[in-house]
Amino acid sequence: MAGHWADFQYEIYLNGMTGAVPRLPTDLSRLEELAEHRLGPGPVGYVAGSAGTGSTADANRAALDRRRIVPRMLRDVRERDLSVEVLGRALPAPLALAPVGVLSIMHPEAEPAAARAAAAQGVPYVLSSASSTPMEQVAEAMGDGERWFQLYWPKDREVARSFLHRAKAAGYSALFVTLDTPLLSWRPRDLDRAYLPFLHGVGTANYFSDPAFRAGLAKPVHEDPNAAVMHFVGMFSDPGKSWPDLAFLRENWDGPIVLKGVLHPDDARLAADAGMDGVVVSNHGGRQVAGSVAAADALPRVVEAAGDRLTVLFDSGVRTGDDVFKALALGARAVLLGRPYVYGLGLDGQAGVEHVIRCLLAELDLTLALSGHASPRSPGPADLVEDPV
Ligand SMILES: Cc1cc2nc3c(=O)[nH]c(=O)nc-3n(C[C@H](O)[C@H](O)[C@H](O)COP(=O)(O)O)c2cc1C
Ligand SMILES: O=C(O)C(=O)c1ccccc1
Repeated sequence: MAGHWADFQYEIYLNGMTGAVPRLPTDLSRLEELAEHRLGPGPVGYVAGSAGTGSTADANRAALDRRRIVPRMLRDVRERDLSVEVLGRALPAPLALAPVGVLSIMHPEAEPAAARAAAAQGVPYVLSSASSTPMEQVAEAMGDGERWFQLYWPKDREVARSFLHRAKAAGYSALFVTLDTPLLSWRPRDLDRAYLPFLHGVGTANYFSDPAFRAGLAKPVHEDPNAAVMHFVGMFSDPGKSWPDLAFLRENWDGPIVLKGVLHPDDARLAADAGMDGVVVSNHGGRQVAGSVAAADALPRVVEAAGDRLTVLFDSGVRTGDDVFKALALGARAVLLGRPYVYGLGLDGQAGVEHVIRCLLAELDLTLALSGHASPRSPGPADLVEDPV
């Protein structure tokens, strides 16, 4: 291997010899406050917010913080390799960018800038259905970067089929089907400000550019944008779906399918029985079920239920390299990163997202090395202890 992700550490110090310091903090947990300061409370409030009182988002952090790494010594960690195989692809590190919709509220370059950053660092980008830019344009921005498509399963079959067809044609190799958002949750922070970006048309680009979606409109989008938005609201999700419906996706998508938002081990078993390839153990960053189990606490039981039938990925609450280490030790193959890269985007566009990826992976590389591990597949449950509660 040419170098280590940890080399970013000395790159920063060496740049410092000319007086330069990083444009953004290297402690990624500080980005939210900085973003709020620089971008204002509106958009950042939407991103930072979660369901109910925010207790699930807090629990996500607590469940990671409560677990502590027990480092091992003298294990020759000179030659480290952070690459892992995920869904049949060799990734340079156990990381992908999570699907986050409506990114134009954070930065005018929105999803294409985040996607370019991911591609530049070799990290997969999961594009949201609720993107502010059509999926074809994001694909073009990424060149040969690895791209995965997140599906909010549209109520109309023809729109669903059209999305799958377009995603395949644009080179998205895996499908992430988000199950935890058949309805938007009760989000007091947004309710109190009566702020929902997609009612202003933000995050509708994939829909408004879709021939099957447009076929359901009485007038073209530009002639009656409000009607188009209301059509989107009715189309965007479908609380009527159940497990047998997955057969439709299996028939219409010939690549890997990952179910995002699985927390119960029985749901992992159902996913495997339905011929799915993986699950993301996630509570949507605490944005959906207030009071739900913390994602890290749900992970071990899902890993056990999945056995070798499913690839298990993880998100919700990851802020640092040691968080990634802990998720790997609990059995995740790789993690998705949410809010931190969104703040990086808001603060410094593509460069901000690259900064976030490089900081996180440098810290992960160092955490692995300093704990006696040369590979992300090496840590296991025995490398963690839990703080007494
Ligand atoms: C502003 C925002 C928008 C999101 N939009 C989507 C989305 O369109 N599709 C989806 O599957 N998940 C969406 N998520 C959830 C993320 O994919 C991910 O599960 C979550 O952010 C992980 O938690 P973290 O932010 O604590 O890392 C969104 C999250 C945020 C913060
Ligand atoms: O806000 C979210 O968590 C989310 O998933 C979403 C849903 C619809 C449009 C944009 C984002």
